[in-house]
Amino acid sequence: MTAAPLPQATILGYPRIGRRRELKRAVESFWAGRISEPELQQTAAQLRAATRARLVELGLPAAGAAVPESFSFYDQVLDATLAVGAIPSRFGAPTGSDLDTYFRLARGDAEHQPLEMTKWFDTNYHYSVPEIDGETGFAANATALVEQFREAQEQGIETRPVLVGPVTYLLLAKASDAAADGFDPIDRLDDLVGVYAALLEALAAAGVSWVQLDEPALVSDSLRVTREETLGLVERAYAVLGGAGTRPRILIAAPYGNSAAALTRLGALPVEAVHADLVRGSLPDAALADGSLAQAFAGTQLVAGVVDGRNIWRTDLRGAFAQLTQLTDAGIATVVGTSNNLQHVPHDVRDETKLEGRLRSWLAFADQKVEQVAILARGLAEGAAAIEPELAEVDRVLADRDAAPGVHSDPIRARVAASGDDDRTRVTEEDRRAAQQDLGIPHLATTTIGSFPQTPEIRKARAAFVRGEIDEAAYEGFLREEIASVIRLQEEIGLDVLVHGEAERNDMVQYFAELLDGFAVTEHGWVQSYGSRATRPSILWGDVSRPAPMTVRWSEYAQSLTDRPVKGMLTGPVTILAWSFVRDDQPLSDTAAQVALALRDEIEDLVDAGITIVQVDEPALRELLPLDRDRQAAYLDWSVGAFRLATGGARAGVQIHTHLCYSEFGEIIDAVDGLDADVTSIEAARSRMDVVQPLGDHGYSRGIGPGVYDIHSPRVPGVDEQTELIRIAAARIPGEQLWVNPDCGLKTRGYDETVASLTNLVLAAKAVRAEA
Ligand SMILES: CN1c2c(nc(N)[nH]c2=O)NC[C@@H]1CNc1ccc(C(=O)N[C@@H](CCC(=O)N[C@@H](CCC(=O)N[C@@H](CCC(=O)O)C(=O)O)C(=O)O)C(=O)O)cc1
Ligand SMILES: N[C@@H](CCS)C(=O)O
Ligand SMILES: [Zn+2]
Repeated sequence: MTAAPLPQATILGYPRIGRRRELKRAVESFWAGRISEPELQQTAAQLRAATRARLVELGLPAAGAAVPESFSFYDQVLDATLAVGAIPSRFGAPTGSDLDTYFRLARGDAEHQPLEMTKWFDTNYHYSVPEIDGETGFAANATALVEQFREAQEQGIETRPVLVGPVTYLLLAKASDAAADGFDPIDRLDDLVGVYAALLEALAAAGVSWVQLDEPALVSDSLRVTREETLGLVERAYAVLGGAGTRPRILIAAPYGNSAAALTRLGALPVEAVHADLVRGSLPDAALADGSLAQAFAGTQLVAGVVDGRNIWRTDLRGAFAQLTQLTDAGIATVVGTSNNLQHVPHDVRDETKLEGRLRSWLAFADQKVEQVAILARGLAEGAAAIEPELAEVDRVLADRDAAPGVHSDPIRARVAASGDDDRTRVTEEDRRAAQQDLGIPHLATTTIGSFPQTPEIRKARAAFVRGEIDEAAYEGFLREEIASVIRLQEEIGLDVLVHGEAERNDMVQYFAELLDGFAVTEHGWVQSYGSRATRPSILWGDVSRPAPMTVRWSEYAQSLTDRPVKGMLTGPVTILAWSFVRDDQPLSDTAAQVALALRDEIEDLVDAGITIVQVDEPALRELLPLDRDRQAAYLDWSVGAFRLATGGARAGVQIHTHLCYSEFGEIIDAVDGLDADVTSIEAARSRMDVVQPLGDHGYSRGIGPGVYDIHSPRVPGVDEQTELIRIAAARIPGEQLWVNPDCGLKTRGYDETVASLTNLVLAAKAVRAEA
């Protein structure tokens, strides 16, 4: 290990989808057979080359491994699965190229269900869950990592390969169906560490000087082991990896949370650098003061994640510089870094030419974050005076933001302040049940979650409207026809409670952000959500209010076409926050209450227009749960409170539904109960109704719709399959409480499979009703 220390500026990773989603287009073309693998590889190589060149242009040194090699065709956990050879045996012997295997795991094929996807820490990014058992045949495959490193070398840039670390990999994995009872993937840590050692050896042989191993498990209380145990596992793994003979220098990264309590022990590991997220996390003050942190970091660099990689605000450079000098003053070798991989922010704010200039001046996307890292590093190298103009410019921008019209609105704040418990409390569940008898909803009522397929025609019509090629009247006419056809279809299929289909929505958050004051939306601000799919998180910059009704005309029109109830359909306050970039100058709870009041007004208008059932989706309620256990109770308190503030004005006869789609439902069941919704639909089909057990144990008394149709795949579940799932639920939940619905909305599905699956769903519900 003769390599030099890391330069003073780095980032943990950079968006890989391309400034105009070039990777999405190439990957989807490859899947559709329109381009070959070499053509896809060529596009990917061009993207990687452009990324490296850009990072150097923005201020990262080309030499010394400051530039991370963080490309992924689909998902970084899946990349690790291929790198360690953990191909589940259920996929059979690999055929075709590594890339064929990779996409088969990600997407499944006619015979194989894909790997499950789940949320990556507290982000809106989904990873492919590894499946591990006692027989998983690990084998190092460094081909992709080495190829990318060499590609960079030819470009004259020395990169740092990035890989999910072994402890996090196994803690994010699940036991495969073939695993023995009681098996936990972490039982295979020693085997996996051997494979990582082989990977490191291969990288060193290829000339790699530094490697980054991401271990965000270190900051989470939500995994299968305690944080203390995770730290112990990390110590065990890196004692081996650090001691390996031939290896690159190792940077262990701990993004997404607070590693302060672990930092001294991490600094003492036999690795050359440790990253800490100093935006979500903090420095261990006592250890800093008494010198023990510096002692632990003697010979180890600390990558200080002071630039926020989860948000799009310009960094308070003066504050960040103060954090950095605390470390350097203590004698710690400090590298300026981002709090996490920049994959969660869009590429470049300079592309947003339609954003209002003043707002734009407050923002920093990935490229601007890199520039901020470079400025701070220059400050460390040359002294504060050298960057004083940049610090002063940010001081000015932050003051401007604070004083700008719309950021603080007295009437909105007064309304939030005046809201009390009464506004968050409906009449009792029993009284509401009685009042809602008039709705005439049958036992085992059938419904869907809201969206119907977003067909290419719908997206094309919207794109044409956005480009000004069709006028508003033509676009609205198109949407009304779409609604009419969705209502007709649901009546033909025989569903009990209908939806209007959400054709008017580009996204379940962005649609509302476009209509609420206090939000801005971007043109090119795409962020990967999973695989080739992305969203454009909206920017919540000011106090939020609703200038006009947002959904009423669609719901009212849909209801006018049928005698069956049509659900009003809103996205809840927590999810709107979770999937937006939210202002960082006030507590989330205050912002959530403002959004809640806007939704409360919308519900009132929906009800006035004759809508009797309103669904308020909160799929991100679990996602925003802090990784830090100490902060969870306060979060659940305000998030549940915001939902109740949104829905608490609905009279007893109005049925409030909510929808949550993730499987760790048992974990927050009390909070879901606390939402006080009359009916909750949840994801359950993929886990074969595992959730009904905790519901039964909990004595859950409200309406509940555990999904019986997994909408994540084009597969059509048969009548028997869905009947069986309903029976499992009906064995534990009384029929009058039980609803029959898919796991989630149908926007990503096609019409043929949707019609077939929903027809089977209705037949299955009828079959179980007949058994009662
Ligand atoms: C439920 N989920 C959501 C999450 N986060 C959200 N903010 N929203 C969600 O719904 N997180 C958890 C899950 C994640 N699930 C998904 C599912 C599907 C997608 C997806 O399909 N994304 C699309 C983009 C969707 C969109 O905004 N479409 C716009 C059109 C934008 C566009 O691509 N326009 C084209 C032109 C179109 C044409 O001519 O055909 C262009 O600009 O070139 C719209 O409908 O108006 C994706 O493509 O990735 C994401 C998350
Ligand atoms: N109502 C939304 C919820 C998605 S989580 C839909 O159906 O797409
Ligand atoms: Zn959902």
